[in-house]
Amino acid sequence: MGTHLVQEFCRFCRESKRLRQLLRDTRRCFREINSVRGADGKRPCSAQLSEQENLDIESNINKVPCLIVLGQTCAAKVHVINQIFQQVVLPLPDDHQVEPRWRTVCFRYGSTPSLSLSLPGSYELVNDLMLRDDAWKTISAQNLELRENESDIPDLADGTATLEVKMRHSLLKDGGMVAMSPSSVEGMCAWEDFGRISKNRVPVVIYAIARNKLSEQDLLFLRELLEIHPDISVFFIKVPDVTSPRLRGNHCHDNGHNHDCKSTNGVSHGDHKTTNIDTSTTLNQNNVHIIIETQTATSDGIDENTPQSPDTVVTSVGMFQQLLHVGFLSPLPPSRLSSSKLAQTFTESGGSSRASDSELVEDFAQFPDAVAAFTHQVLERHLLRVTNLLHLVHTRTLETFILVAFDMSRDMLVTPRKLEFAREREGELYESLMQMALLKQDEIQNLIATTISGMRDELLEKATDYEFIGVNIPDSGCPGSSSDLKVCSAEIQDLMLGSLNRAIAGKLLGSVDVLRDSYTGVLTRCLRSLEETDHESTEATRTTEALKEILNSAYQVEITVRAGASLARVLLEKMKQLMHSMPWRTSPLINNEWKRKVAADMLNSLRETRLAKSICSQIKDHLRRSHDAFTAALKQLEARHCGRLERTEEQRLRLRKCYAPRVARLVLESTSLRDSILFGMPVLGREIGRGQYGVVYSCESWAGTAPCAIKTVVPPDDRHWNDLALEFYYTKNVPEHDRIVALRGAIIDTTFSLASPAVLLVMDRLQRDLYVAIKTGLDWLSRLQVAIDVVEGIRYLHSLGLVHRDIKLKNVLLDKQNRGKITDLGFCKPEAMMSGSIVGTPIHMAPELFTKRYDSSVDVYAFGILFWYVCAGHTQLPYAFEQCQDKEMLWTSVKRGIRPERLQQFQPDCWELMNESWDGNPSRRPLLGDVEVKLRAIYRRNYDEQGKKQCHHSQRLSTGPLPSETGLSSVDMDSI
Ligand SMILES: Nc1ncnc2c1ncn2[C@@H]1O[C@H](COP(=O)(O)OP(=O)(O)OP(=O)(O)O)[C@@H](O)[C@H]1O
Repeated sequence: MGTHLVQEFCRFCRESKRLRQLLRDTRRCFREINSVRGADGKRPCSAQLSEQENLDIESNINKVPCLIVLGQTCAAKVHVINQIFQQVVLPLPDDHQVEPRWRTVCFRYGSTPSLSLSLPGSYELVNDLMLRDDAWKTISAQNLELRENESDIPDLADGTATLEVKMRHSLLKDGGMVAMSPSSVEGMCAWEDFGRISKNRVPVVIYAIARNKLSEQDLLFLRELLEIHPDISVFFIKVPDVTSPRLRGNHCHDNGHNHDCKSTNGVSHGDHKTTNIDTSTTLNQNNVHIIIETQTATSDGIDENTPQSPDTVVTSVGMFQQLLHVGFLSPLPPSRLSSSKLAQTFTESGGSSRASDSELVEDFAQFPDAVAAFTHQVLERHLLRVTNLLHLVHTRTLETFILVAFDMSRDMLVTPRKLEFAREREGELYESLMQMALLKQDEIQNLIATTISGMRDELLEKATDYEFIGVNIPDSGCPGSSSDLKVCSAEIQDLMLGSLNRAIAGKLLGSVDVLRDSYTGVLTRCLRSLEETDHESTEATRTTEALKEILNSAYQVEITVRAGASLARVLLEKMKQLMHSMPWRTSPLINNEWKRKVAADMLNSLRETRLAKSICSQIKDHLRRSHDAFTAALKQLEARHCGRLERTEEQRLRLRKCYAPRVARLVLESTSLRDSILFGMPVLGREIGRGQYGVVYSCESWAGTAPCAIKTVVPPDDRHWNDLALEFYYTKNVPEHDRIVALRGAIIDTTFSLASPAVLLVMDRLQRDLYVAIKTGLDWLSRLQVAIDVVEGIRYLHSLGLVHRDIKLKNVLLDKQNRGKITDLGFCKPEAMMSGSIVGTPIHMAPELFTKRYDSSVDVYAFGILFWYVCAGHTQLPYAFEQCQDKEMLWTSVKRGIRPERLQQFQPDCWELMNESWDGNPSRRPLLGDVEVKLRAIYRRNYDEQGKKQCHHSQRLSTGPLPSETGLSSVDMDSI
């Protein structure tokens, strides 16, 4: 067992080391990304761990494993400790009737064995030097015992002191530790030192059960343990009664330095006899499955064929129930989960620890294997937790980067269009308002005339009833002075103008208000969004302000007030003339008649044409000024956006080509670490294919997938590494789909080649690729079905915003039913992350790929070429392509419009479909949804025709075929 545990501890240390390295790489990468500043002094993107993540990772990444043995009795714990070390390091207590009082014991690594007593906090008690000098193989009981309290005064120092044991054992290397709890004292349940010992360690807790039942004291202890450490898992092991004189002799053979240990029930290592374990599953009252191992030991110590007392079963069930009640065991069978299940649970829980995975093992013979497996599980879960924390940081950062890149792409695409839109709309608005100002003159004139005539009686009435405010007129009606007369006239004027102004303004507004929302709403929103991204624009330079001014020119009350003011001016002049021309100018009586007369004369003398002209020219002046201000503001805004977009493009390139791939590599590394912890290395089988970038091997199974294919890629340098990592990320995140070959995982294999580590991409294994299938004579209908499958697959990728960029025969794999799936999403990228790289396989590459500006329609082009092969039914190059001596010549021809030739067997709609698909103008290529519909129609027609032919053929067969017709069916079936 020692070796098993040592292996687990070593593995843990190895993986922890990788994790620490990954954390260092993460920090370095983030530091470098954060140190970059844009021209504006700002960080283009930031990558960081949150405070909580930092804390979580820091506090977990340096932990070392530690086995902590708790138990009902000293003897049981000693037995477990000796089994763990495979040597008798601790003596069995002398008298099993009286439970000895032993202190905490901690075993650590030391090149020379030594003993010491120390207090919590590492203060060594030096008053008992005997302990250190004592040469020992088995530590004497004297050193373990808590001193009897002679004076009735508790010796606290002695009571809490720990026996520190240093010894040379592989388990204790690299900081590993084994600890044994002190004897439980009546009334004191919790073991305070548990927290101290397990601090900065990953505790693997074993509880040695010596009796058939847990006492109240035991249950209290366990309850408290669970309360303080709710995530804890405990391995409960039933230890045989080692203090029984009958078994005592067999406890452990001390054979010198390396003591061999044999468990008392006969389970052995090396040459020891084995126990036959009869495992039976019993159902208790609660329908809970528990496993009860009944022993029929064949070794010394337990009589052969000892009948199992029914009490044993009852006890097991009782113990199970007790632990179930405390909360350690769950009603489900022990959760030694399969790797894939563990991965699933782990991912679902977001990496947090799961509910208790404690176990109860009744048969001590199972201890070595079971405790090693339990240790594996506890340590693995800890590693996974930390790995997942890091992985989440990596993926979150990468996702943010991709989203930022998307936003940047959209910004660069949309901003110039928005500016153009704003310019055009404002131009239209300005023109139409100017036009309206011209046209409106007559309208306004009419408006004024109708308003005046319509309101005439009302206004005169109002004037008659008017009570002066600024002057006191005696009942006789004689004004005190000429200035009183002026004030009276002015008040009547104001009354008239005020009422007219409001009425005219109201009508003007009403006539043009309809335009406001429908015409200007979109424009205002567009300008506002442009200004939101432009942090330099101030209130004064805002285009929205300028636009508001334009709109005010025509609609706002401000204008009408101003128009009113000018109207007032005009009217004032009018009144002056009026006053001079009045016959009763010298001393009129200011009575109702006078008021009515003044108002009537004023209304009569108002010239609508002049008023209307004045209002319109005001509107036009205002419009012109506002339009100029708008154009200037828009120009400034455009200039600022231009500079900003240049910086954005730089940042986007840096994001796409540098930051995202670097973070993707971290994602790949944490994924690989997680997968290798969970599933181990895949075992490579025979070679099944070779591509430009690596060899593909078969693999029986990995991570619950069987069979798999493993593509090995050895990236030559950092750039390739990072790019591959980014591609892996996209591919891995494509949700499962029937028409896409699933990528199951990626493992970095540092032992693959001497030169550089390899990435092993694990995917589902299929039967063959479409190239081989066509070459070996796949029939026409199956080929058509595969073409439909390919279109479905591409459509799915496009729906996720991904472009495949390498659709070709060899990247379509066929399953047992000859259904197609797209693979090799190596060049697959979201459009926002494409940097215009020229990628793909020469004959399938659309001409616009060379302009470096292309979109998802390159996949439609590639499908067109693939469909040519599907319809041709062979894999020879099209004649036109065959004539090209190299790929440059091929591309020149393709750019000139040269395409594969029409073959005799092509059905007209198939030929039409390929021609549409490989159109040189991407915007004329069909939508894949339409392609699929057409392909399905072609398939249906061919299927029906084939059915008819077969029917006809079988009818002929029944009557005997004509000699000339035999053998034609396969050619016939294959003809297109
Ligand atoms: N999942 C798989 N199942 C079965 N065979 C596969 C699988 N993946 C690849 N192959 C086989 O391995 C061959 C090589 O695949 P690989 O993806 O490395 O290269 P390729 O697609 O042919 O070319 P390139 O390297 O240019 O992409 C394929 O042609 C196919 O026959």
